[in-house]
Amino acid sequence: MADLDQTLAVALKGYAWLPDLRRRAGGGPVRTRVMGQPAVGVCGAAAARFFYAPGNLERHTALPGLVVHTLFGAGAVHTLDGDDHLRRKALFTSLLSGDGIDRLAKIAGEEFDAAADGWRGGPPVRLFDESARVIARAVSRWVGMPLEDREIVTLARDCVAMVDGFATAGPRAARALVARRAQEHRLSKIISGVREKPLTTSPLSVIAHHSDDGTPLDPRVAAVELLNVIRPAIAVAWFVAFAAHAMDMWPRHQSRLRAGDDEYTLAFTHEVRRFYPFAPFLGGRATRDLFFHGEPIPAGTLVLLDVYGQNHDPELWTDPYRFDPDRFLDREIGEFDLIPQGGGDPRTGHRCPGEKITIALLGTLSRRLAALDHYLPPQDTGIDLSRIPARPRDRIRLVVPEHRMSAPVPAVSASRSPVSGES
Ligand code: HEM
Repeated sequence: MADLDQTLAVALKGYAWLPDLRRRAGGGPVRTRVMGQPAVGVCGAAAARFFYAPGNLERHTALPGLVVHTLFGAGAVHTLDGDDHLRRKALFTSLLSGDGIDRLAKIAGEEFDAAADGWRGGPPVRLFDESARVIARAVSRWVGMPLEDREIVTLARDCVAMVDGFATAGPRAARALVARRAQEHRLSKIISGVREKPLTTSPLSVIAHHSDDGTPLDPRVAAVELLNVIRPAIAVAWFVAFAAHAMDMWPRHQSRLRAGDDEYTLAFTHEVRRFYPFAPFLGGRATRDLFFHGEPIPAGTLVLLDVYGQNHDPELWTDPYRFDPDRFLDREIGEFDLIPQGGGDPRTGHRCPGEKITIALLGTLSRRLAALDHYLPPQDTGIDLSRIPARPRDRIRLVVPEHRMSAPVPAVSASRSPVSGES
């Protein structure tokens, strides 16, 4: 079966496809074919180490066109290899570290409070959509590009569309392509304008003035990279909806978040990112003949790292299908263990440079939500694992009654959330 092309099976089975294939093959590396090409699926900390070892795999020939043209954008850092990648990556690692993270989390907390005031005493709102707008407001203020309300609504809608449409051809992909074209066009004009002015410390100005090799980036590529900060920040709305799902399923987590314990909040964010589905697997192409666990991997083979499978691997996580933030209290997280946002060192490899921002935003908004008096009216909170990216079916409808929140809730500090691989 695994020798037949599996592209349709991926579309039908979603997150379960690669874990099922590996299970049927006995658990080790599994040979398969996707998009008409030979591929090997791997999983586990050793596999992640192999996947991220310098020189083993390249990305620019491995990424499907649909993913590039919906999710990342042409010329994005995700599509670069070697020195080109290192030079571009330095832009992200410097922008997405330090005090800026706490500032963004604080702004997001303020925007959540302002939005929640408007929900009080009103009809049900959809938390997923509202969180996307809250983060869109926060991140556009943070990058130095404050927008009017209707522009925020469009930015949030377009960024959600780009993420929602990356994995399946059809209407969702079409919406993603249209959204990307519109935002790249709009942002490249803003970039050209900002270039006329002197460099400042705002992320918008730093990206507009960035050059890999002495020449500024093409304004369209600079717009792509600006979107590579704004869009994934807005995508944290997926995790906020999952956090609400967890609090609804197991209300004791809501009380523990309300108590405001930083260690517990951090553990909760790790568990949301581990437990719930987002990136199904990652792909790279072997640059030379390789071996993994005795399995020959000829040059040119696609190597698929099973992200969802690894985040539920019983060898790494006791009782992996139990939502249990306590597993992260007092646990050292290895560089290649918890990989919802990739593994290894984000400065040198392709690991997500936005992990600390994700943790800070998710922690801040989860605590705000836990402290907000609200309830979920009857709805379908089911999560369909054949849909990539998955989300609760009704996008978490919630009602906020008339009375006010008891006390202001602090933002979650990034300095309390070290990510493995960064010093
Ligand atoms: C919803 C939360 C997020 C998830 C699930 C996520 C997931 C990922 C994954 C799986 C990768 C690819 C790793 C690889 O190819 O090896 C990645 C890369 C990347 N992420 Fe994130 N991410 C998130 C949030 C963020 C945030 C908040 C930012 C920035 C503000 C960000 C910026 C990036 C960039 C620029 C890359 C490309 C890195 C490279 O190719 O070197 N991400 N992310």
